[in-house]
Amino acid sequence: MTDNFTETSHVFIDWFRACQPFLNPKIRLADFRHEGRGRGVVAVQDLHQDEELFSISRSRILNTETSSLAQDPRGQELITKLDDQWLSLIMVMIHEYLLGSESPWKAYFDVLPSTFDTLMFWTDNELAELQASSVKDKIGKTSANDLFNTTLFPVIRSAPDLFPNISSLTDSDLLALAHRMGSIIMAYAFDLEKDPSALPQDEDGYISDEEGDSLPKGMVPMADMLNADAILNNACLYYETDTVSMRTLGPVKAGEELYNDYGNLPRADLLRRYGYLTDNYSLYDVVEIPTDLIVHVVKSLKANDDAARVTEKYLAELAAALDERGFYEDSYDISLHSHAPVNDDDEAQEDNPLFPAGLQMLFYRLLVDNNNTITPPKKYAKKPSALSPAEQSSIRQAYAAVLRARQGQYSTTIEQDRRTLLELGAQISSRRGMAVQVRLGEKLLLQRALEAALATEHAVANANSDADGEERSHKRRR
Ligand SMILES: C[S@@+](CC[C@H](N)C(=O)[O-])C[C@H]1O[C@@H](n2cnc3c(N)ncnc32)[C@H](O)[C@@H]1O
Repeated sequence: MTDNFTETSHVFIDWFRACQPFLNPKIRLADFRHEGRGRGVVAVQDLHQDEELFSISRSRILNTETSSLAQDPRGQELITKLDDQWLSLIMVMIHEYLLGSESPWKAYFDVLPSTFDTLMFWTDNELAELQASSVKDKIGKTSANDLFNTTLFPVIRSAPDLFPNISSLTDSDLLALAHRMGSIIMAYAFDLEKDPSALPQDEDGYISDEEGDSLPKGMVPMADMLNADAILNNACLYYETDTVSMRTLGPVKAGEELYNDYGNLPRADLLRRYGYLTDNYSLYDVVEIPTDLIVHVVKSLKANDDAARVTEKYLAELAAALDERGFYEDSYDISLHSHAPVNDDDEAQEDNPLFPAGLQMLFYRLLVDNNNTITPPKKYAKKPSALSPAEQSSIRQAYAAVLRARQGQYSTTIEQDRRTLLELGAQISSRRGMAVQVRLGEKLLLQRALEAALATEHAVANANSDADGEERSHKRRR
């Protein structure tokens, strides 16, 4: 017996074959619900490197240009009025969804999800399991709701004839629909690169990258049926003139799953945007250290007179001075790579830095540069090798104090989290299990950073005491 899941998959495949240029017969849509991955795409025969898996006409990508709403001058007016690509895409998706079987994308909508594990849908208790992870501040549900209520819904409701049955939807129905479409866009939409042949070229024939231009988003049927993995990634979407084409990155054996990649996302962001995580993304984990916390801890380490000099005015000037060099952040990321030089040319990373460049600048200005002056000088902070041993040590100790303070914001220890994960067993991919993995990953980064700072501090202290001992015995010998 086929359930609705299998049936909608079949209808979707038939629809895709009928309206898209190419679907490789060596692949199929598979049911990975038993492994918590919904639908996915697998090879049924061996595939060679750079083999085309399927292609999609640009005109059949669902976006604000292809939707039937954009073909109606009044619909186009609504899109222009919104003047926001995310809200406009939500609006055209609501339009297509409400068209039901009248929409050319009906079979596609039927394989898109209606429930999500993204953070937007977690309860307060579930979110509390993330403890002090900064990802909780990035969910943006309240601001999205405000935007929907004040901007999107009035525009949609102003043209009821373009949105079938809209008048029967209450505001909360419409809000649920907007959340659903917004969440689908977040987890399924692609940034649509332009036709490479239409991009402007410089005099040497190189394509100029339009830096700063954010790419329009679009829903690319079938391309979004691939699951993703940072390490198992074996397929990639290529943008061509009239089509976009999914191709293998290397040979793929029959029976293997085809994986896209979502980029260098920390697991916290994977959870926020896609509602899942795997260990393979842990190499991109970060823990954020808020600048406010750094200032608070550094002030608490200073003598009263010195602390009093760190005024709001001083901090505003310091922020502006650091910002001028691109070193100011509201919070600084610590990652697995934070303690290695980023690249050899990076001035601030020279000399095996104490820790990431921006952070180093901030500590330097707060601790060392601030001793005799109210206004921070607009000069570049010294390189680590140019700081005196005492200055280096005071920066390291303050950094360690900040890391400990950040650790203290999490209510359980690394050992407790490890035990919880063991106890969860097969439930490790539940919302609670995913939250524990995120917070544990962040704690491990803090621990690692603290160990690195303390190890340097001890090594320097030992080297100094060896040198003192040498000096004393030298004196005795004399
Ligand atoms: C672009 S869709 C991929 C197709 C999706 N599995 C489906 O059934 O519609 C992205 C969603 O698939 C799921 N997903 C993708 N990669 C995954 C993976 N490696 N493990 C578990 N779930 C994954 C997540 O729910 C994510 O939000």
